[in-house]
Amino acid sequence: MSEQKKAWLLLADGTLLEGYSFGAAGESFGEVVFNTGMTGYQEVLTDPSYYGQIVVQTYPIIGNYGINTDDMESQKSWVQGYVVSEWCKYPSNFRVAMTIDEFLKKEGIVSICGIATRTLTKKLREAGVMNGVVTTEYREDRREELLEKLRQFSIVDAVKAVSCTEVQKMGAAEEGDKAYRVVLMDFGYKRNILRSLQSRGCQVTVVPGHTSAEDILALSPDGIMLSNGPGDPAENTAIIAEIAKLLHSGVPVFGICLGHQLTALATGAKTIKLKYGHRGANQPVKDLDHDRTYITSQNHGYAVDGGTVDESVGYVSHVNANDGTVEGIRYRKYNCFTVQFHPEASAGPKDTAYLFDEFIDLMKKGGK
Ligand SMILES: NC(=O)CC[C@H](N)C(=O)O
Repeated sequence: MSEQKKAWLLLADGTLLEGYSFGAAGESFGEVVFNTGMTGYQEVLTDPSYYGQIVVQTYPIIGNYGINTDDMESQKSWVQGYVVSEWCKYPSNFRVAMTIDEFLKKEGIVSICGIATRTLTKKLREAGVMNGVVTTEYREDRREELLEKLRQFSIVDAVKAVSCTEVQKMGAAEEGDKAYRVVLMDFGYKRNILRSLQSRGCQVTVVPGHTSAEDILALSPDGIMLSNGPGDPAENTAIIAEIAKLLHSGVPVFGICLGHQLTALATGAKTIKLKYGHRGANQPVKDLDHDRTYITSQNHGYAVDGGTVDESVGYVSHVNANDGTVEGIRYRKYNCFTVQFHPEASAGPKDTAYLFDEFIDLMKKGGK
């Protein structure tokens, strides 16, 4: 076997794990989080919500079906680092454009393999997510310097880092006079949110996350879609203030993940950081209105604190069946509903895609 270059993962609690380098060589700091999906690594790598994070995959072999051009959820990878047990050198898929190693090299993602990712995940579940560094340049005499940098690291201005800067008119899959005009606020949107709207005949205009309510309403939208996105929701004070104005306008609003959290903050509720979050493709969510449970795709580290939702404003409509945390809110006072999970799937089950149809119904009722 040819000599493989070594790499290390050092955690903020001092744990040092040794493995082998793949993807890019170098050094990268981030918040270490784990994803439990058995498939969908390309969607994970290209989901902007992972900005600032080093992703650990619990599934033991990653890259079996390679990387293709169709499954990109954005134009590039946003992860700070990537940790796997084993990666697959000989992918099998008729769509393969490159191996995962080639992709990670091209994207400059410092990655490590040969790690006991399930043991690492148990540690993160017990201690909570923490900062870490993936490096091909570890030496014992650098340990203190690296630990100091890990104490300093935090994810800030995350939405600004991933959002587009120009308004983009995307049109609909099929243009017709019934097409609803939707403004998609880009906090780091996944492409399947856009596709899910376009395939239902919506004409979508994507606007930067920091666009004012006034500019959005000037586009006379039938509905406003608030996207997913990275970072601590509470840091987005300016965006939260604009969302409050949008809610008061009466235009139907549908929020996903960060969009859900920002809406809750705009209506006076609070968000909390979860110990280790929900990232994967099999999170059970109970729809309390219909007494039904769905298996959902998720990627979040924060959640709305259910106790802070004002009952006169809205109510918790969905909860996570594993830990009881808030997964959805229906607003009484506004033309709005939001979910913490991902109805657009990509990766994961499409069972909750019907929520996009509910958004269309809301726009229908909205007067068009
Ligand atoms: N996917 C998302 O929108 C994530 C929202 C937020 N950044 C969180 O981690 O909770």
